[in-house]
Amino acid sequence: MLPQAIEYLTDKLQQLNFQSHCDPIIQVSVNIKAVPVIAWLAAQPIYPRIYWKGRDTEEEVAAIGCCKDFFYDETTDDNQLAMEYQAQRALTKNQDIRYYGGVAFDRSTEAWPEFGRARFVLPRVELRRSGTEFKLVVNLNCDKQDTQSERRHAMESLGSLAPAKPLPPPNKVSLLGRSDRPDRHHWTELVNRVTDPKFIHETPKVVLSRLTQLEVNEEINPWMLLACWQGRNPSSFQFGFQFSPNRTFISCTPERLYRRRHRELFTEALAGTTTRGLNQEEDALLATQLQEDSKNSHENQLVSQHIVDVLSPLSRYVGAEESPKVFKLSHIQHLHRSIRAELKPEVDDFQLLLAMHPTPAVGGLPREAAMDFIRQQEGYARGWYAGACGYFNHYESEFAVAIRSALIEPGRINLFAGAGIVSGSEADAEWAELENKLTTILSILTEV
Ligand SMILES: C=C(O[C@@H]1C=C(C(=O)O)C=C[C@H]1O)C(=O)O
Ligand SMILES: [Mg+2]
Repeated sequence: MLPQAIEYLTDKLQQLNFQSHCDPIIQVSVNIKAVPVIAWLAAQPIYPRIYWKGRDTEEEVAAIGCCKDFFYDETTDDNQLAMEYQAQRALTKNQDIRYYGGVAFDRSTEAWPEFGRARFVLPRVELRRSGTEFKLVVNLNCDKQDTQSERRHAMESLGSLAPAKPLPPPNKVSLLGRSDRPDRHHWTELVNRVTDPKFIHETPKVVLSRLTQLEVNEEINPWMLLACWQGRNPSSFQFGFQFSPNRTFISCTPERLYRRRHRELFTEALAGTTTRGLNQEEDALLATQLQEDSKNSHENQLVSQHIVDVLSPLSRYVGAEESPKVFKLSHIQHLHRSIRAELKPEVDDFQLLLAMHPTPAVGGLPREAAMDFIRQQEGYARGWYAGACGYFNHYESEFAVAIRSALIEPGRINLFAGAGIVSGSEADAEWAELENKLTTILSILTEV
């Protein structure tokens, strides 16, 4: 089926009359038979390779190559970002044209190479699944002077597509070493500093995090890892960004930053954590204790209130669930409050990202004071961990918070975990919470 689809698209491109199109971006697509999306992506020879699966949609996308690439390194400021965003947004109202990418946790610190402070891509080719329907999509940029070479590039990309290959089996890796930054001693010091009454009075929440580096001998296929992670937590977002062969960022996160459909916005406060029980009774008991626990309720309440506060000036209506529900994952459970808003007509995704990201679920409160503490004390650069990843287009957009994530490099797996430190937090319990947040990915990598 795929070779015919590629042939069909190639013919279409050949016949394309650029002059007759008024939109500066042309998208051509064809329906195809079912394809295993992650396995197809992992087989493609073109970079970037991007994967996106929403949390409660039946949509899945594998995207490869660039029709347009927007990369922002340390020299870029928010004004430049805003201008480029406005320019791209003005180009097309076509609801099928999507820019996929991410924004780092902190745009003012050292960025990961290739990922930068922010990077968004209009892919060259996309494989999209919506429920049981699959289609292959190709994008062309007709803004360019040289439309013939644009056509040629698109046809070359189609010509190089490879069939899906089964992913390698999930072998357990043998660890050569593990290091934590901050280490346990330093973590205790940091938690104690944040929970100091004078500090916490001014800064009621700081989400501290840890980078855990695993040294490994064998090659790890990041897409196989993501596929396994997806199997363990199917009700999370799953995504991956691989801009070059040697560095892949993957995430299986439960947390939505926001989903916008026209003027309607869905967001949430996800904060407050406990483990899963060994049986139903214990699990239900842990959930009830989580809902009744004052420290965890406070963690969630601060996030919820802050989101409502920042959305209020941008919205005609904002409402948050009064009390949190419990959101269950394979190894942990969280407190979760849904928040819905109706945006004012002029509000766009760029304003939303600036206003909302990072929320006190991953940064803290007040935002700048917490960010300063993290910048100065955490001891490593978060990069895209706890950043905002997703896609936008004119009509709708969706961003997830890039926690429960890993950066896979040759010989090394970088894992990230954070915990909200509030009044009542204890260093040992918060350290255990970090460990619990890594259980799922560690069980895929190392447990028999
Ligand atoms: C920062 C992370 O998770 C955040 C912290 C939580 C907590 O402290 O209870 C829960 C969910 C997220 O808001 C992470 O997983 O890295
Ligand atoms: Mg917590």
